[in-house]
Amino acid sequence: MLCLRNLHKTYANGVHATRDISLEIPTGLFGLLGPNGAGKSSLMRTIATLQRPDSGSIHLDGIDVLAQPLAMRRQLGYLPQDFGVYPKVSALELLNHFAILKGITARGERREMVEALLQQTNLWEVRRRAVHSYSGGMRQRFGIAQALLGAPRLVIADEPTAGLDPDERNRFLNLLARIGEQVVVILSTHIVADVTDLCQRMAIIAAGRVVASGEPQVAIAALQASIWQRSISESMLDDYQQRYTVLSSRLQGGKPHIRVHATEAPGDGFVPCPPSLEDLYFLTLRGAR
Ligand SMILES: Nc1ncnc2c1ncn2[C@@H]1O[C@H](COP(=O)(O)OP(=O)(O)OP(=O)(O)O)[C@@H](O)[C@H]1O
Repeated sequence: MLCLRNLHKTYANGVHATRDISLEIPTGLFGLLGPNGAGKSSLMRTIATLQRPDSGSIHLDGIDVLAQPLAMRRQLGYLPQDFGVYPKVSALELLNHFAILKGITARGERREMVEALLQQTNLWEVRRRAVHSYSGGMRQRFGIAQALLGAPRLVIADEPTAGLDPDERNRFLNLLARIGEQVVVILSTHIVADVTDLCQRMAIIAAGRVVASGEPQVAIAALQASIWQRSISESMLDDYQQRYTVLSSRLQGGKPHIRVHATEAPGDGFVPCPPSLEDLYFLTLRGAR
């Protein structure tokens, strides 16, 4: 269990990146949702001991993370948003190198671990290819392989599916789901569907604050019978936005469809529709403005 209590972080330029964030994150996949600039990466970096909060506490099981950052780093696998430049060496060599950096010095143990991770991330067949020649999806899977070195108890993945094609995205998410059976995995993302499909728990953050948290399916069920949709003409959008709580507007077959939140049937051509986590996301962000 990862426990965050009252985390505050203000950068030197005065930006309040996290404001009083408290969360309890058990084993399993935890989705962290929020718009650009909400503070997701700041929170991840703080948990990963790459920066200190101004106040608050972080505990991973028995570890007081702020007091014992090295103990935390031994338990942590981190896949940052931008993994950086890949040298022209093979995945096998690079992973072996990372394993040495992680302190896995016993040769036999290291070889076993590196080979098992290349198998687990489906990179075994291409292990001798240079990582810089990998596709985006393969690189992300390599990123997870390096994050899993040393059998961490906490894995942090910062927007890992950005830019992946649907096939690679599925493959990557299935891999994360399998990892989440054993350890705490925090998945930061803009992609709401990733959280709906995969995460047992989630939090939405906006302007540095937690504005919603809990189990996605419970949160979605709470919106039952309050989401309505209809098609409109483009020119009517402003008018509908004045009159209704419009959550989203999207083209379907070239025609704008809007989804609104209303606890009573709005009439006016609206039909009821099943709620989604995206509805909750937009509703929560409206409330947080
Ligand atoms: N090192 C820094 N110094 C100053 N301000 C920063 C720094 N890092 C982030 N910020 C600011 O803090 C706020 C939160 O940024 P952060 O990157 O944590 O958000 P995010 O939710 O991860 O966004 P994105 O989804 O775009 O990556 C933003 O206003 C950002 O400009």
